[in-house]
Amino acid sequence: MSAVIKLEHIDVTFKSKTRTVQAVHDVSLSVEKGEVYGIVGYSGAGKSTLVRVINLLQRPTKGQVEVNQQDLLALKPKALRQARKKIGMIFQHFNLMNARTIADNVDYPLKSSKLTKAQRRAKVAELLDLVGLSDKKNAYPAQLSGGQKQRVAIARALANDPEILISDEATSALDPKTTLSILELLRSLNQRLGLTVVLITHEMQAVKEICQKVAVMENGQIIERGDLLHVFSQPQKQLTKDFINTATQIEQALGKVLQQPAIKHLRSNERLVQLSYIGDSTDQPIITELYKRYLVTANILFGNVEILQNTPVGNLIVTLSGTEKNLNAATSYLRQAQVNVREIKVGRDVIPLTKKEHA
Ligand SMILES: Nc1ncnc2c1ncn2[C@@H]1O[C@H](COP(=O)(O)OP(=O)(O)OP(=O)(O)O)[C@@H](O)[C@H]1O
Repeated sequence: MSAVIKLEHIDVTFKSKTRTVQAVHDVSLSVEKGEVYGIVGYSGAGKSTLVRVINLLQRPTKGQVEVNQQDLLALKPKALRQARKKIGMIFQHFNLMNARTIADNVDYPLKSSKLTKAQRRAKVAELLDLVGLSDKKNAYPAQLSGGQKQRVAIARALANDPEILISDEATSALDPKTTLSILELLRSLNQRLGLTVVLITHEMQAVKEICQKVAVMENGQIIERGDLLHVFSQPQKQLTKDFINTATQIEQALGKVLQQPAIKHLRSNERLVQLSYIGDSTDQPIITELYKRYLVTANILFGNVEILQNTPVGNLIVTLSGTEKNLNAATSYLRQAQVNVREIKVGRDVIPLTKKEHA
């Protein structure tokens, strides 16, 4: 594999009379050909500014920009225009021309190509077919749903056969079901055309659906990055954890669990823990082993297994009961078995064991 996008030590500083904003600070990013790479972060983190550097819609204040092994900053305007054609872009608000038909919108970027009118017509038909909108070619944008408009925008972005597609919050204005269908479309374009996709979003859910790699941005910097599975199973930074929790809904489940009276009054021989694991270990063998080896019983309060990149990722909230020594041994065993154990402190309401229970 080779890097199709290589950004090195990128700084973008916006200066006005009254203030200076460092939107991107010392960011290096490498995206391999054929990857779907997610960049996640809250509003203002610098995501849009960073991806606009990829096609030099935004010139960096500092740093190197290499796309398809070409140093974009060294290109003359004409060569840069050519290079930009290989980088398609879609946006949250579609940016369609309302006075033109769907076919004309998709045809627009082909106007400067060498294709004949007939070839262009065929190309537009092919693109609309690719995004499942052949029957809408004579409609106007106002007659389409949000999801359909985004499909038109995708067809238009693909008109010049780009190798890279940048998606800047392209699903943010769509409902969850339509979001999924657009993400599915991006995934299939990635697989069918070998298109490299850079997806920026504030929704980890979207990243989880289709990305192989993810970078988390905060204050103009990438604070964590890696393979999706790795970042999901071992997030290091609190912000990454927060994003993941919104996508797995584990915190929501935990909130409900903590409301249960039995949990509010946890006994001193009980621990409330979150167990997370990736791969084939299912909850049952883990739980059976805990009892067989350490006489530790586990009561599952919440369980969720998701498939990320064809790999199961499990999250359980359980109470473990046993003696202090055995609970410690069981926890070590779990960690050795590559299960991430997070103990959840329940508060002050721990009921001490009676003498009899100790015995
Ligand atoms: N042209 C500009 N002039 C001045 N400041 C800018 C400009 N563009 C962006 N900024 C500032 O740079 C910072 C990063 O903005 P950017 O749009 O890249 O963030 P983002 O993560 O994409 O957020 P959003 O999703 O809200 O666009 C913000 O503080 C923003 O106000």
